[in-house]
Amino acid sequence: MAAPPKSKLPPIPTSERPTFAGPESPESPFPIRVSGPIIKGFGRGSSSLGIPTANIPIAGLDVGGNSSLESGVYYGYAAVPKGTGAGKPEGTGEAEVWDMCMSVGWNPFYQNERRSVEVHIIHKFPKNFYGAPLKILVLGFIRPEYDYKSLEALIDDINFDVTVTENSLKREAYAKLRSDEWLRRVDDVDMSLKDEEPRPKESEDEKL
Ligand SMILES: Cc1cc2nc3c(=O)[nH]c(=O)nc-3n(C[C@H](O)[C@H](O)[C@H](O)COP(=O)(O)O)c2cc1C
Ligand SMILES: Nc1ncnc2c1ncn2[C@@H]1O[C@H](COP(=O)(O)OP(=O)(O)O)[C@@H](O)[C@H]1O
Repeated sequence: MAAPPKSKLPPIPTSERPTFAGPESPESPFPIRVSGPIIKGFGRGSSSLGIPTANIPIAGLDVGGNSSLESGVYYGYAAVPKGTGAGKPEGTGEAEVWDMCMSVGWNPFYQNERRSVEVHIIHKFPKNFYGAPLKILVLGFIRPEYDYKSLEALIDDINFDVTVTENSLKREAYAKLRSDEWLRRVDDVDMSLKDEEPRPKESEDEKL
């Protein structure tokens, strides 16, 4: 699959966005369940944006039959191994759950040549956790992906997505889903999933 031409992307709205997204409770097709092992991205999330994003293979969308999920930004919950928040994953299979916002798409700002799933977990972790299992309960759509004019504009909008996510998940019907049964364990994640192609060599170099 190739990236859509930039001319097909929606224009960046000029008016202010609402501070929350979606209806009062999740509506079809949500909730959507997505999972996979955390793999390396292009190493730009932390270094260039100051916003780390945990990537899972694009095949992770297919776990719940969602490979055709529309590109864009979504909100919901992320489950990682218990103890990750303290930098010491326990390996018991039990999970800890955090708010998250997720970008699915081509990252037009960076002109990526393949689709990716990138999850910003709204928590400050003391260490990276590449290779850990990740489950995502997607509860609503925030916005399409845009081709920003500057890095600052991309960063500002992602930070606004964080606020939108936090506000949206505070609503009763969403807050209840934090204790969703599926999110309680991460030892059933298919860890054999691989990305379509290995990451380009340069991205490894950038990371070092
Ligand atoms: C909530 C959120 C929203 C994002 N929105 C966009 C977007 O509209 N356009 C875009 O080009 N990239 C967007 N990104 C993706 C960033 O460009 C991406 O996370 C960055 O390229 C880091 O990629 P890496 O982890 O592969 O290094 C978004 C990321 C997140 C977490
Ligand atoms: N709050 C967070 N959300 C997502 N990932 C995080 C977070 N804090 C630390 N990480 C770690 O940072 C990695 C992402 O860093 P990033 O700079 O975006 O690199 P990459 O391009 O390899 O994904 C994740 O894979 C995860 O191990």
